[in-house]
Amino acid sequence: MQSSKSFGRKREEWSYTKNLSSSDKISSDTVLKRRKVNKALTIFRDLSHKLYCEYKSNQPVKLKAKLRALAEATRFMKAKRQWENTGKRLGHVDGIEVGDQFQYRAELIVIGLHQQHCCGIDYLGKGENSLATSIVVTHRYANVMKSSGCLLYEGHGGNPNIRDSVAPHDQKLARGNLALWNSMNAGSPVRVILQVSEKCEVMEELSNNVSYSYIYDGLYFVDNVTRVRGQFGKLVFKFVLKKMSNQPASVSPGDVMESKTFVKRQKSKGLVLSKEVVRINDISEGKEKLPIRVVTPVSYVEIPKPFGYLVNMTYPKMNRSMLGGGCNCANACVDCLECVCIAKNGGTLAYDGNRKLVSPMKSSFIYECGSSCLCSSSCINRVSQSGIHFQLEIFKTKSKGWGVRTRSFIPSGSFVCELIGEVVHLNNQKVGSNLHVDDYIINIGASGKGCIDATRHGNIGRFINHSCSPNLCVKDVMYDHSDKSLPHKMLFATKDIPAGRELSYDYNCCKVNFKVLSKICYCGSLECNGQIYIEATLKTYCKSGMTMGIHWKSIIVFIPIVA
Ligand SMILES: C[S@@+](CC[C@H](N)C(=O)[O-])C[C@H]1O[C@@H](n2cnc3c(N)ncnc32)[C@H](O)[C@@H]1O
Repeated sequence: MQSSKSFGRKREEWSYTKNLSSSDKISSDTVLKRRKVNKALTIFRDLSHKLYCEYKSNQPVKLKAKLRALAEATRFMKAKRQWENTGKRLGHVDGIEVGDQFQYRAELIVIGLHQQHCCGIDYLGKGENSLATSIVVTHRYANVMKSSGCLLYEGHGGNPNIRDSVAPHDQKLARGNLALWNSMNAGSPVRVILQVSEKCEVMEELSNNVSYSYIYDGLYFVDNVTRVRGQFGKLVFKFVLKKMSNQPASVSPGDVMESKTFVKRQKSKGLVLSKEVVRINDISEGKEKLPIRVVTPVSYVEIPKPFGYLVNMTYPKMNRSMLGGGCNCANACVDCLECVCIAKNGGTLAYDGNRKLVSPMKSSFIYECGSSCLCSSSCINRVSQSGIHFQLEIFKTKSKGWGVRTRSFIPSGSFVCELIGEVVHLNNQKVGSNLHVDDYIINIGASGKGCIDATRHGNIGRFINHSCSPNLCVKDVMYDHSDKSLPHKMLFATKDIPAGRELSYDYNCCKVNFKVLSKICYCGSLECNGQIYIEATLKTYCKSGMTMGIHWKSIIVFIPIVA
């Protein structure tokens, strides 16, 4: 089974433009088309986010502001001719692959995957000559995935769950239903898009605390249809769609585990969903506020190597100067002139009223209020120190070992987690001591004074992979001591992150004064540099100016060390 992926290029599609063979040419066209689709999505997401920020200040119902922003962004891009794949088509849509996941239904329109705002069935042509192009499988109808690649899809209409519907009535063989019927007779392919729902704790703007995303599941054909009494006692069409044999495997059930369509109905039918299974219920063993589970495909029985779970950094014995001179604010730190902590942030709060990072910030460090402050623990300037608030899970990636993904939507600017481990001073170790390749060490600051070693003890941050097009950034935060060479490394979302998406940051963002090892990067993004540098991975310290050769899994890397 193929797991759903964030929208980005697959590694295999990488193609250099020099000396292109015909297969290389196809590959480079694919990359170009994918890039165009990606660009349209980026424009759409940026624009709708900006509009939403504008609208929500005047609109008390945040969901309405969101829907208006999405509709406006769609319209604006159409007027500017920024949609991709305009015009209805049957079959494959350029630049989109099975498993691609989208955050909003409007995105499907902007990239030409499904061009109906509300209707589940999209089609081209009219009446007897119409053919279905795509369907969106939502929870509002009694749709059931009978088994992998076999879908029971209820036709369109007569359903009081749909907003504008007055009363239940028999479905008619017209419009979308007729088009699906015609597709069955013609053997014509239909694109299937699955709606995935996720309980969402922080997404205040969505009704019922549920957010949805959409996963493209490939081309199906309509195998047969029956007309039966539906859940409201009226006649409905039941189309059986089967995945075409040349299509990639369906999305991982791990990604649709929370979907009402997939869970409730499958459970009631006693069908097993467990292509992915939960191996550990809470790797933090109760230390985090929310359990962090470990999920693997059924065929993969290993779990991460044991390590001690930490929720706070551990420091070597040394005199860490404690943060003195905290603020005297009575309750919350809102007065930028009075609060000394805000003054350290350049006179403005680092976070907005929704506890999201304000960017750009005036100061390179974020000074949060701490133990020496008089303000309350709910102060707006104590965001990242309060721990993980999103449901995260560790899963097995295809080519990067373990990775971390979110189980709920994470709005841009939100704090996600800290990179926690043991602070070590590599320069205290003898030159020439054990040459040790270590995946779990990151450099803390430009001084090279300390590193966070999460090999033996750490938190979920140790499983977050690198991406050249990441969705998290690392910020240096101070709140419990004043040693600027050892700031806390806090990860914040740089974009809206839909449920099910892998989390990543740029490993090169932590300023380093030596880079010792490179590995092939499998991040799969369009901007991929092809390599990642694993910093300070040696439990050996090198004097500045030295050049070091490391033999590692038959790769010899010589990288000059910059003082
Ligand atoms: C901090 S660990 C991340 C968790 C790790 N994947 C695991 O299985 O525990 C860093 C290591 O993950 C792998 N890794 C992270 N990002 C990668 C990427 N984009 N491409 C290839 N390997 C990656 C590399 O082996 C790297 O040394």
